[in-house]
Amino acid sequence: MTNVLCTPAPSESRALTPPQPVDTERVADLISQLLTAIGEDPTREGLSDTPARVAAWWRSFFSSELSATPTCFTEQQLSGQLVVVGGMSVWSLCEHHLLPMNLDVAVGYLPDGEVVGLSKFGRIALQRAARLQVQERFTRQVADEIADVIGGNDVAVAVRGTHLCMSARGVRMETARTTTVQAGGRFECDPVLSQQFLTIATAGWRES
Ligand SMILES: Nc1nc2c(ncn2[C@@H]2O[C@H](COP(=O)(O)OP(=O)(O)OP(=O)(O)O)[C@@H](O)[C@H]2O)c(=O)[nH]1
Ligand SMILES: [Zn+2]
Repeated sequence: MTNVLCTPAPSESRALTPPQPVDTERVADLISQLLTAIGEDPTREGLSDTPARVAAWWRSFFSSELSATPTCFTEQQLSGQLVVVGGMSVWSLCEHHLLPMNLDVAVGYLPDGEVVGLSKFGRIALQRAARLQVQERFTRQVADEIADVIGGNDVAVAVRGTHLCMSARGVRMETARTTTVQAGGRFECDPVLSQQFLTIATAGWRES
């Protein structure tokens, strides 16, 4: 598989292991300490429920898990058709700043005797987004997971990311968007197929 951005190889076992369940009591306590550290009074009326709310959000953020086996349907006559599922928007958290990144995900694959339930691509994206991430690793993990599901490498994934750490802070470039493309199998070797995928996957990206 090829990635258009250079990705530091993460520890695979670490990257693929879902995070441990969130200790909400401890998180709430730490948020209360954080509020104090930034000069706030965590007991004042507007903030008294904030630590519990934030802790509940951290728990829900990590809770998106994939059901055991994605549903596939036999379609024996089908081979060589390009299937692209796009417009899947998921939220993840940048692991450098703990700020949200919005990831607009499109996946393409070539069914061979079987089709994958369409919603399962969204579930895979949601699951991989539900952790501290970098966009490049997210892109590769989604592609790897789909390759496992279809039992082959003919998979392409394109992701357009909007990183709040680049727009709401730091360089403050609100319109900056990051595109990552992971292409395997025939998507890597066949420039026509690759171009078809990118044209469909990125249609509409320029306006938003
Ligand atoms: N490659 C990659 N970089 C990311 C991603 N999300 C955030 N970053 C970058 O992570 C880098 C962290 O850089 P540092 O210099 O350690 O942190 P910083 O001083 O806060 O950097 P600035 O954002 O430039 O203010 C920044 O360049 C971010 O833009 C991502 O998904 N992929
Ligand atoms: Zn960041």
